[in-house]
Amino acid sequence: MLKYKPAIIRGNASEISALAGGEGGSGVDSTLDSSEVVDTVKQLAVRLDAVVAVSGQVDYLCDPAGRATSVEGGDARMPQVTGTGCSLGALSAGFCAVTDPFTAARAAHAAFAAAGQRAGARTTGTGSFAVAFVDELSAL
Ligand SMILES: Nc1ncnc2c1ncn2[C@@H]1O[C@H](COP(=O)(O)OP(=O)(O)OP(=O)(O)O)[C@@H](O)[C@H]1O
Ligand SMILES: Cc1ncsc1CCO
Repeated sequence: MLKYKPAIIRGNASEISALAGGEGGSGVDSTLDSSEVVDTVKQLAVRLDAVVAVSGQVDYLCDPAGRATSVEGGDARMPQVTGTGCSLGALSAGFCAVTDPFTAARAAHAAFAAAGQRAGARTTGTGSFAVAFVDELSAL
């Protein structure tokens, strides 16, 4: 996939670690915390000449020029909802159509953090959270 020079590469901590040659996770789930791969995110952004973003309780994003930011928010149930990470990638790609990759990735992560936080504040279970999250995302 790298030969197509992706503008943004995103993953959970284990996926980012595996991309850099380190340990992977358990299926699509991460066994690492995003804070453990911050240096890896920075190094990959330079090596792959792409924006690299890792998701977790705190998201960390870097671009090849050394710009870096973190995004907090969301809800602890987000990693329990299958497809959250994939849809975060889709939103990042969509935003790339209208702005630069770093701004696009940051905006997508911020939107997920806000929608997750709002959905989390008004639901108790995982199923109702998943539905509320999509509702909040579409209402932003
Ligand atoms: N503990 C958490 N607290 C708050 N938000 C979280 C937490 N874990 C993940 N998120 C958020 O969930 C979204 C998806 O990140 P996650 O790391 O779960 O992706 P993923 O593991 O690739 O997902 P997928 O289930 O699609 O494979 C991001 O917006 C991230 O900020
Ligand atoms: C592609 C895919 N298949 C099962 S989980 C998963 C990741 C969704 O983000």
